[in-house]
Amino acid sequence: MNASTPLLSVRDLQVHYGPALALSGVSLDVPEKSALAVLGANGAGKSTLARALSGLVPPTAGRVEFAGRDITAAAPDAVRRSGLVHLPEGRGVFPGLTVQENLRMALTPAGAERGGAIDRAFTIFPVLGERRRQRAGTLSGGEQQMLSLARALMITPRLVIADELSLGLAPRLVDVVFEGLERARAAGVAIIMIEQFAHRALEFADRCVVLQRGSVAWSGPASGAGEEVLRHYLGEAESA
Ligand SMILES: Nc1ncnc2c1ncn2[C@@H]1O[C@H](COP(=O)(O)OP(=O)(O)OP(=O)(O)O)[C@@H](O)[C@H]1O
Repeated sequence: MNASTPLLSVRDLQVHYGPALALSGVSLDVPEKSALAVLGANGAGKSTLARALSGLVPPTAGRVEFAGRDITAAAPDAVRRSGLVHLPEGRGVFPGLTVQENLRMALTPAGAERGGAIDRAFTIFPVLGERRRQRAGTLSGGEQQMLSLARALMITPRLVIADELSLGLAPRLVDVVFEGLERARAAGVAIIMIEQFAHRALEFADRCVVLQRGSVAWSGPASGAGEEVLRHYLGEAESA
C-alpha cells in the first residue's frame, strides 16, 4: 500500500437480501485517519453497508479493499483482526460478565500490555473505571455503549464503523460517545460514522456520503453537505 492508497476502498458494492437489492453500485474511499459520515433516511442501506464492510453479509458484487488487501469475502473475525472494527447498533457486550472482564476479553490473546490497555480505557471512560466490577447487563444503555466503544478500542483498530452509537441516548451521553470517538480519532483511528444526528456527524467528519435506496445519492466534503442536501435526502425531521 503506498501513501496515496486509501485505507478503505469500496468499489461498486452490491448486496442482496434474498431477491431484494439492498445496495447497488456503492463506491467510496476512506483515507487513513479520516472520518466519513454516512447519512440516509430509514432503510437507505446504511447498516447494510456497515455489515457488508465487516463481513457480516456477503456482497453479491463489487470489491472491498482494506489496508491494501482484498477483504470482499472475508469472514467477520478476519476483518476484525485486520483492524476494521464494526460497532453495531445495540450493545455488543457480554451482559453476564463484569466491565473489566468485557474489556479483557476484547484484547487479543497476545495483548502484551493487558493492564495498560484496560487502564487507558478507564482514563477515556472514567465511569467504566468506577463500575469495573459491575456486570455489563446492569449498566445503563449509555454506559453499555461506552463499554462497546471501549471494547473496540482495546485492539487499536485502524478503522471503526460506528453504527448509530448515539441511538436512544440522553444528550449528555451522546456527548460522551462523541468524545470517545474524538479521542479514538486523535489517536489515529479512521472512523465511518453512521448517525441519526446529521449535524453532529457532519461537524465530526471530513467527508460525507448520503445513501438513498441503496445507492450513493450525494458525496462530498462534510462542510459542503448544507441544509439543502439534508432536506432533500433526509427530510427536514432527520436533519434536525
Ligand atoms: N436481514 C434482512 N433481510 C431482508 N431485508 C433486509 C434485511 N436487513 C435489511 N433489509 C432491508 O434492506 C434495506 C436497507 O436496510 P438497512 O438496515 O441497511 O437501512 P438503514 O439505512 O440502516 O436504515 P435505518 O436508519 O432505519 O436503520 C431496507 O429496505 C431493509 O428493509
